[in-house]
Amino acid sequence: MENATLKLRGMSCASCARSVEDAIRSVPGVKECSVNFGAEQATVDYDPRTTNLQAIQNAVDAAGYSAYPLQSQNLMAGEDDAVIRHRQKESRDLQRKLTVGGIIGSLLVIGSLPMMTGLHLPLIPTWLHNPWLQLVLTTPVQFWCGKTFYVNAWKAFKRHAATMDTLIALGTSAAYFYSLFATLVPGFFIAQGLMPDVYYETAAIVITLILLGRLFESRAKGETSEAIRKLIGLQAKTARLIRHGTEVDVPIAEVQIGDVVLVRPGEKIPVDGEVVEGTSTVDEAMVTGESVPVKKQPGDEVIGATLNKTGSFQFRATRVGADTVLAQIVQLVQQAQGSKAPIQRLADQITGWFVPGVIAIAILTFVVWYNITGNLTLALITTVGVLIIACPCALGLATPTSVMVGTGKGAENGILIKGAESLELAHQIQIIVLDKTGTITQGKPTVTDFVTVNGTANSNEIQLIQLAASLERNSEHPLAEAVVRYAQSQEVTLADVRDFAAVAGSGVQGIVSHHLVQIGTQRWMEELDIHTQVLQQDKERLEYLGKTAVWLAVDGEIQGLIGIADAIKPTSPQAVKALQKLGLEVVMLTGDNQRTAESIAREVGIKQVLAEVRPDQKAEVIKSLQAEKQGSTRKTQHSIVAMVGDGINDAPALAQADVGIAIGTGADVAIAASDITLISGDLQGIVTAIQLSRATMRNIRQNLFFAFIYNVAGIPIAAGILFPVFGWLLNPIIAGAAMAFSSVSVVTNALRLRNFQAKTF
Ligand SMILES: Nc1ncnc2c1ncn2[C@@H]1O[C@H](COP(=O)(O)OP(=O)(O)OP(=O)(O)O)[C@@H](O)[C@H]1O
Ligand SMILES: [Cu+]
Ligand SMILES: [Mg+2]
Repeated sequence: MENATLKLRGMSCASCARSVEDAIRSVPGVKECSVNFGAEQATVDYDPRTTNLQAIQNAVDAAGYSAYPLQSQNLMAGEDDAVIRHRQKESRDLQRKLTVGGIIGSLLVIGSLPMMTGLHLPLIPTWLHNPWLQLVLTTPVQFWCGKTFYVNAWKAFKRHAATMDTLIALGTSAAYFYSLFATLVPGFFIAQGLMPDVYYETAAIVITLILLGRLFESRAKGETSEAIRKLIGLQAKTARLIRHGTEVDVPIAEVQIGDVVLVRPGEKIPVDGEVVEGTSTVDEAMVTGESVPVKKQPGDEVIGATLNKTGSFQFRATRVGADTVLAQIVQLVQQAQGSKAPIQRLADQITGWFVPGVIAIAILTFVVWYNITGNLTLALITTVGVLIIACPCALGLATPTSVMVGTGKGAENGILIKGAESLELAHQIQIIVLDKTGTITQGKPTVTDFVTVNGTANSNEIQLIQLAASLERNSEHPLAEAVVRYAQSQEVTLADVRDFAAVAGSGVQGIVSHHLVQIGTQRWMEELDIHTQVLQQDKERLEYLGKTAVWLAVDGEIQGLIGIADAIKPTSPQAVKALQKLGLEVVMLTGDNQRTAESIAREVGIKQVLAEVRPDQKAEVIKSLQAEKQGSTRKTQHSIVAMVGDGINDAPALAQADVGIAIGTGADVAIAASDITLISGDLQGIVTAIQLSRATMRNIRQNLFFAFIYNVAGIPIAAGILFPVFGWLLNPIIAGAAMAFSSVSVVTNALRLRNFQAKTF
């Protein structure tokens, strides 16, 4: 199964998005497809054995739109010229049509002012109201400025569908052809005792207003993708390489893995790499969101696009082009912006039924009014009004625009949100489970105590350290690394190990220098029938201090106890407090023992601790937390649980959680593993993410309200429901203005999200 993102062209409203979706889905081999109208892109899952991108593109073409694949290589180079040219041409075309429509529209309105207001206005020449002149003026507006509506309506018609273009084409045509008829054969109306009134200005003004709305909309939509442009703009243009001992400046695209790059103070780091010489501090805020500059020395990783501050240094490039952290972030954000939030499905379903429904209401309006009053003009005005006001365009924009701004804003804060669904779910989180090691704590444990059974006789102690560290060298566990580092600091040489085995959640064992060495938890020692009474007091003391105590057994006898401390991240207590203030239940989950866990929990202010949980049980624990039902007002059957972990060994638990949040530290971003990735290790990022999710959802609800209110309130008024009582009718021109305004207000509201700022507690 392959996944591709396609950029789309030619969509004018949410029903277009549905048509494209249907077209792509109908291609054999396509598994799943979702089209985002706001981002103008489609994400497609397809089977490369049965279909290919070309077939999918052809299907989109056949439906009357166009699609082209989005490639990460092009991505970093910015948008390709063809796209930019196309967009510029479109916008110029729109502006020209607007100017023509605007001038003619105003003339027509001025001309019909005396008739509309019933006043005698001496300054307005009567010939401006001549129907033949009006016909000549309106015709280019109707068929040149309004051409896209006809073209799109026709495309839809061929698919047996109706879009908002259908509504506009129908509505304005009704006004235009009615007027044309009245101009050509006024006698027909006079014979029935009616005035041969014309409504040319209605058609012209509605078309102009809707075009104006589209221009605003496309400008504002351009701004919603600002985040991506900003991210791409972070990239350095050139890199200073050291080749054959001399410095050469090369364009960033030519940097290859293994190249040695020189960075001076105040310069941008061009690509990802590892420092080989020199020290400095680097401002990584633009990528990680972490505001404190980070110290760098040989061996440390640096991230491309971050800013070197104090010293100059050399580094070896390890990731270039589309593989850099920045490129991956850009790609991820782009995909997320194009994904669909669950709340949007509702809007989509409504739009699907909307247009046919509106046409039905319009026909009904016409028939009812004509039959009741026999007044053709009244029937016409109400019908045109219904067709125009009912345009569901704002409904299609409501969710995607907010999602685009929200995910972009996340990226700015070092929060990568994988899709709109995660963004939506995050605002409902009730329980948040934090992994201890590496999440609450720094994940850089160090050995602080080493207690041996046979006292501190020097040779005995050194020998035990050697056995322990030799064994631990084979383990990837952070605790193991601490033991190895400790041994190295004591300048102990390590021996070879045979029959090494790691027991997840318990410890490790192996044969070192003909001795069976086992290192691990109390529980494991008990399972192995090794007595641990000897150092029990020391163990409890260490654990009260929040240290992890691991037993060292040689040939089935306890020989020592290693105390390992892992300091908490300085921001953890504050973040925990903020999460609790946001109304979340905070739970600590760890494989470490109960006492150590409780000590750490006390330090950061967590009340609920689930300790001694084996790695393979963590997902189960999440499941049981989900089963905990909370408050009967929730629609969901289970509690919404988020799990925060380092993304590698916690993968099953992250997957089981409703929202899996991975902590990436520095360049090791485990982007693919989770729903949300915090690029900096700071837990404060979770607080920001949840607030951002809440703000985005609030914004989406406001948008849906804006979008709906026009239609819901407008349709009955346009249909003339108030006419019998108050004599109110909705002038189709007002309907057109309201329609244009609703789209603009939705997009403008979404852009407000750009001002989002996380609240600190
Ligand atoms: N390689 C090892 N060396 C020493 N002890 C180990 C090793 N692997 C596991 N243990 C013991 O098993 C316990 C549980 O390990 P596990 O990896 O499940 O959790 P953890 O890393 O301590 O905590 P967390 O679940 O918060 O990441 C550890 O606390 C330690 O006592
Ligand atoms: Cu519309
Ligand atoms: Mg762990």
